[in-house]
Amino acid sequence: MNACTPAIAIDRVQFCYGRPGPRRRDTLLALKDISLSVAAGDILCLLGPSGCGKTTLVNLIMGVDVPTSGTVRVLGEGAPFRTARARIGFMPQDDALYEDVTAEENLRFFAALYGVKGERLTRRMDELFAFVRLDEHRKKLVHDYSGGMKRRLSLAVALVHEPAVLVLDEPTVGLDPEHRRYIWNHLEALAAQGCAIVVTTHVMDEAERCARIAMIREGRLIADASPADILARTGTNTLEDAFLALEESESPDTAAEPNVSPSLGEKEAYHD
Ligand SMILES: Nc1ncnc2c1ncn2[C@@H]1O[C@H](COP(=O)(O)OP(=O)(O)OP(=O)(O)O)[C@@H](O)[C@H]1O
Repeated sequence: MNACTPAIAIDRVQFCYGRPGPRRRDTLLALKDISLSVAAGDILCLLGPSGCGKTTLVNLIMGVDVPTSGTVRVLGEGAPFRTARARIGFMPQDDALYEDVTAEENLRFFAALYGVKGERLTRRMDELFAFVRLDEHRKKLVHDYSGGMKRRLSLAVALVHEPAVLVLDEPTVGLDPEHRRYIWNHLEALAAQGCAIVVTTHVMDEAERCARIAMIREGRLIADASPADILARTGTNTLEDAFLALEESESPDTAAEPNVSPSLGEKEAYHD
């Protein structure tokens, strides 16, 4: 991967659940002609209502699924990202933790999967438990953790191997406002160090913190720009209103070409 290659490059991706066949109702085109790129140091927020396709896109970035058409490349590599996978940190929507062991044992287990050991492991454990503010709860069973504590431990797991790409699916669900703010601040610091970050959310307020938002509606990209640009271009004051305005302009009744999506690297790709 050379310096100009984006950390994540998604080009004209479609994804269909189910097998295409005569019974069209057995299939669902969940992603429609999506093109996006994320450079090292970028934080991209995938924003859209429940069911719009955010997790489906995350699954493609993680190599869990492969696109029906189009390409996804991570750190210069095509799916299934055999080499790049070790440099991606992932926080799934549902915490994937072992409940019947301690937080420390969880972190140690996931660290081992990435070959983090010895002094580096001790350092990472200390850093991460301090960062997610669980230091005094390291020896507790995860079973006895609250939902917010599990979210924070999941974030520590995603970061244990100091990934170059971080993919976070609804990372702040269940967190109180103070922890939410604290974690966002840390994500910004990680990006400043060169990490490429993708975060999904359906909370419009949170998306405002991102330098760049990809708004998705029914599997289609309807905007890929900064919050300020999106507000300016739609003449609205809130992202929620902007989303509604873009949704309106994209609806089949009003949009001339509803299927057109931004091409790779295009910054202001939504329709006027
Ligand atoms: N395994 C699956 N099989 C068939 N359809 C699926 C599957 N997973 C998701 N879908 C459908 O694909 C569409 C996109 O779902 P997806 O989970 O990507 O949305 P989302 O934006 O992540 O939603 P949420 O914010 O609720 O997590 C939805 O219509 C959903 O019902």
